[in-house]
Amino acid sequence: MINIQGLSQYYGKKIVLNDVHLGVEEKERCALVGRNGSGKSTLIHSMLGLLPVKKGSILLGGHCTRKTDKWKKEVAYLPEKFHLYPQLTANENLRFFAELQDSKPDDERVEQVLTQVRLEENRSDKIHTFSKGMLQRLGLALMLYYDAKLLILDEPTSGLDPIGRAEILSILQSLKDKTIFLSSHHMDEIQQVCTHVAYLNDGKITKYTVADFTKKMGEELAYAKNKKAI
Ligand SMILES: Nc1ncnc2c1ncn2[C@@H]1O[C@H](COP(=O)(O)OP(=O)(O)OP(=O)(O)O)[C@@H](O)[C@H]1O
Repeated sequence: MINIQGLSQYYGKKIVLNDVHLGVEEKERCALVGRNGSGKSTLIHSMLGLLPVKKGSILLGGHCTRKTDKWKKEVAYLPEKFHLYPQLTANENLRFFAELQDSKPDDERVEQVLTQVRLEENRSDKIHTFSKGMLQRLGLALMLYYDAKLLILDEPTSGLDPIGRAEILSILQSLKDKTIFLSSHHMDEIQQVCTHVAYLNDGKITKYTVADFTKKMGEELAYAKNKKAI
């Protein structure tokens, strides 16, 4: 579903991605992990065509993002920050954005996705009354409306309280027929939702199973603590 070959990106002389290779299979759930400034946003923006690819190739759903727009039907993206309209209800927001894409919003689909993110009882509430967690779930609903096969999410639980996080994670877990690629700094949520980790370090990506990555991180943390103690 994702096939990245020899991707390099740089800003001026600063090389951020250096000959990156990554494959993510259909229905896999892969976390993108890396320290602050390691290049996660650069990678995601390259995948979405927000940043021109300087070198290498990115295929999403089998379509090369540089050669055709066909991949856009396969992909839905939830950025860390997004804008919805506070004076509109949940239902009206979804219909508004759906109208921007389709000539007529599909009301049945709107109801389906509101139910999927557990906002069906809040469908007629103006969203300025929503908590941060509810707004994030509405963002997810908007993403699900298009029924794309590949979901790309940038830190989907950022800034949420534990209950808000748990709700988002449980919804993501329930999306069994999707391929999920999400950036995250939280091992517990990666363990809960993901099968694999793409670890971005020094401009390269190494892919692990979640179990192997958990072991590796445990060893690195123990080493860092020991070093501090000495
Ligand atoms: N437009 C830009 N011009 C110059 N340098 C940039 C630009 N965007 C990002 N960088 C640099 O590239 C590196 C990677 O940035 P990027 O935002 O991709 O990292 P990140 O892993 O997403 O970081 P974070 O976890 O903090 O969000 C950083 O050193 C950053 O300062």
